[in-house]
Amino acid sequence: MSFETLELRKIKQEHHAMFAQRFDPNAIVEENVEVKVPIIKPRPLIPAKRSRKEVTIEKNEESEVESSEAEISESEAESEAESEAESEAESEVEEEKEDIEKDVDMENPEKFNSVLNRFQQTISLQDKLDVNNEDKNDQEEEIDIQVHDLEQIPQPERTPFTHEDRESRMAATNIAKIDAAFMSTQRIIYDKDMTKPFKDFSKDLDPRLLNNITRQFSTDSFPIQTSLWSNILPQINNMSKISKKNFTRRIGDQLINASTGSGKTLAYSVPLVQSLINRKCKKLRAIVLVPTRLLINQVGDTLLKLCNKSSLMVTMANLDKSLREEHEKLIINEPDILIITPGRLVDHLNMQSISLINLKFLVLDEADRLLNQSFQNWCTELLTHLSQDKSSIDSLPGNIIKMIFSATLTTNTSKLHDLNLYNPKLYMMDSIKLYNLPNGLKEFNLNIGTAKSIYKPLLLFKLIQSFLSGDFTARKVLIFIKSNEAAIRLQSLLSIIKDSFSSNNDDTTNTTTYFIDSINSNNTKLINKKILTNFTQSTNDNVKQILITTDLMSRGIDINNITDVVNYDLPISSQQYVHRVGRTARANNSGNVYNILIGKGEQSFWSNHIDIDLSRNVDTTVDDSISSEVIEQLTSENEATYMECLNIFKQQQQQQQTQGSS
Ligand SMILES: Nc1ncnc2c1ncn2[C@@H]1O[C@H](COP(=O)(O)OP(=O)(O)OP(=O)(O)O)[C@@H](O)[C@H]1O
Repeated sequence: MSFETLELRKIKQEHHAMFAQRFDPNAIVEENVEVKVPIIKPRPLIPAKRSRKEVTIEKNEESEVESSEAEISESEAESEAESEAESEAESEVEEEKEDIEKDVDMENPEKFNSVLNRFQQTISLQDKLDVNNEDKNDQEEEIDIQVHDLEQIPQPERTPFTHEDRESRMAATNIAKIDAAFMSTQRIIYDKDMTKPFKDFSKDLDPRLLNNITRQFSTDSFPIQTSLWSNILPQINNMSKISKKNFTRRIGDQLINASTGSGKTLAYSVPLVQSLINRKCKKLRAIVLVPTRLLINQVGDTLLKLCNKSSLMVTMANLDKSLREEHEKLIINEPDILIITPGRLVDHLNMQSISLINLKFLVLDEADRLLNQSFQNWCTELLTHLSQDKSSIDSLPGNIIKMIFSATLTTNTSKLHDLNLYNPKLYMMDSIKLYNLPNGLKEFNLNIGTAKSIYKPLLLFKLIQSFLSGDFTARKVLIFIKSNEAAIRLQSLLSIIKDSFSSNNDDTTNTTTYFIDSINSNNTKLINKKILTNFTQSTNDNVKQILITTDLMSRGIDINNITDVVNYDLPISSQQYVHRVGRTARANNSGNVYNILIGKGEQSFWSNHIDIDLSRNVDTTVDDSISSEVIEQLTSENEATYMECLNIFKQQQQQQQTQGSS
């Protein structure tokens, strides 16, 4: 072998030796290695060169240090024989001393006195430190130091935070909220069994009114109606005879927290009509405030039914006339009862279309929603006009009866304070939770993994197609979604899916017809009204009516026989949830709600921000067993068909955009 080759091999070997073989993690062998960590003595510190001033100070200190050194050396002498390590340390220090002394120029040693003194001082301080360290080191040497990998330091036992703990904590919070908001309010607790035949109120109700109730509604009163009427009808009948001026104060303000569909509209309408049905002259004595124009017509219908065969006049300011036209109508024909939205009321007060001098009742329906709306600062405006108009006859507090109604009555004390409540009474169910759900409501949660979220529209259709059948033949399904645009898109996509899957469906016996509509702001008011009428009135068997909408429809809308509500997008609060699901299971009927929860985020939001505020019947729970059954519908064949539907949808959207832009 030539010399070069040998030389080359040597270089390679050196190179290999220099760069260790590639690190192989599998080669790691787990072991607890007891490693003696060598105790490295800190080398004596020689102070850096210092200014003359420092040196003079130093001199004084040195004398002190020397005296203290003397004390230290005595104690050292008394101490046990120094350990081996100590003598080694001393010898090292001695050697260091000798080294340093050698470096010093011995011809004129005095000029180095300051350096030597500083050195002496440092050495003595160092010795003191060493003595202390050695004591510690001795202790350390007795401890076997074990080297561990990075691992979790054992944590103290955590008391498990159970669901019951959370429930009781939230219950305490809820009770605290209610107590804070209604501290000086008399509580009137009612329960779900408090129903009684309307005819039992015959001594409290005008015969015409009683007849209208039994003809139009039913034979028995609902719990909140029983409780409220039993308390105020006798007072209304007696006070209006004895003392017209003070009858409002004797009754006081009424706050009602009652679940959705529990008959709140009838609950406040009957006392209004009963107190006015025998009035002598027509004056504006009752105002009913509602948050949306949809509700104006609904409340108006109830009041018109109750005023049948009486001379009472009910006016609905339902915004289908201009402000000017409405103004003239009110001036010419002052109503007994006015149903209006807050913003429009402020307009008419400012235009002096109406006067509040004769007002006896102010009803706030969906009060929490109204108090959250600040339309032209309506609350302050209204109360200011009230005190101005009443100043000539009765400007004292309690000069009207305020009736505050909601399924999610606010506990916001400042908003309640704005109402200037007088001698208030609070009607509430005997519950520690803020909101009560209707008795006949069944809740289902569909827990869907994030990975399947793309198939949400398909899952919705499969839910409607396969699971919304059962005991109802004609189904009305109200689907809540987060925005108008999303409602329009979902309606288009769901129609494509319906056409595709119905045609694919070889079950010829399945003659179900689907109507899929959406109420949204892109439609004209007339179209929305027509869609709502169709949805409300049709009851054909084997028809599934799907209405997609936003939270515009979540409040108060009373559509009978809605069989199912679907929260396609989760509501943003427990209040919104209560009002959405309250569109079904109304007036003691049964109904279902399906919550589509995508991923852990939505599931924990549901638990911690919605479910926690809700009070249900003791035997009612949320059923999430159908999640897996619905997901089983996601066969590869269905997924493929769905992807085709998505493509058709995208093509339609592009065509609409090109048509829109051309
Ligand atoms: N005593 C009764 N017997 C039978 N039906 C009733 C009775 N009282 C009210 N209803 C009906 O129950 C339905 C719900 O009533 P209402 O709209 O007043 O409920 P609500 O409590 O105002 O609901 P929400 O909180 O959603 O506004 C209505 O269709 C109404 O006609």
